[in-house]
Amino acid sequence: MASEHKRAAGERALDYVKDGMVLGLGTGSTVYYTLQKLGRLVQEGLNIQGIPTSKATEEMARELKIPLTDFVRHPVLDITIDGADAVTPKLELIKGGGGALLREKLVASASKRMIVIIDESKQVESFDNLDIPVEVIPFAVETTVERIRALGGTPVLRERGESLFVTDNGHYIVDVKFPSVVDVAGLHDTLKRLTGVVETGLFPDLASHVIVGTEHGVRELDR
Ligand SMILES: O=C(CO)[C@H](O)[C@H](O)COP(=O)(O)O
Repeated sequence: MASEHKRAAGERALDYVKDGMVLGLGTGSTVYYTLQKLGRLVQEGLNIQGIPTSKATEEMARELKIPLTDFVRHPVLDITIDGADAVTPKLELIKGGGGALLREKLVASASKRMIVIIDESKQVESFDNLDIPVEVIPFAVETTVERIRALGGTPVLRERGESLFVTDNGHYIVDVKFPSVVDVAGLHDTLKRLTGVVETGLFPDLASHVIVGTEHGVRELDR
């Protein structure tokens, strides 16, 4: 069952956490299990501080009494633990299924290590025809969407109910599929250069370790 695999991966990541660390706290249903266990470990005396990657994670961390800090006090984090929507054998990631990609990238890129937790449905050979979330400025969004289309992608503005999805940063998300993604870093750079694009959900080189929950237990992959 996928949720048990997510739990196994989410909890295993805490084996890498040591007293005194500053942790990036990712977002999503796999990180949920990390946070639940982290909350218990903190109650038992583990001394860590976290920087959340979304308002949802911040709220959950506060409920679980996980101590929080910020970039002013801790500009460099020890480990970020976060989920992903797709992971290639080279440990390239797509993130942003939950819309938190900008803060997730800010936190992961300020961390010495990024540990990614997934179930095996997230392992892919390539990003061909997969949704790649791109965070965009709402102003002139139609123009930005057309710029993305002109690159050969099929962009769709993400909706939530009757409205457009709005990120924690007040931006929109465009989910874009490309028929063939050969150069992940190159595609990220090309998208990022478009006026109106804030950040992409492509993480070509940030993951250092991936923990995969499977029906046969947990598998760990290193860059
Ligand atoms: O990038 C993310 C949120 O922006 C999540 O990490 C990603 O969508 C995976 O989520 P889940 O663990 O629920 O499958």
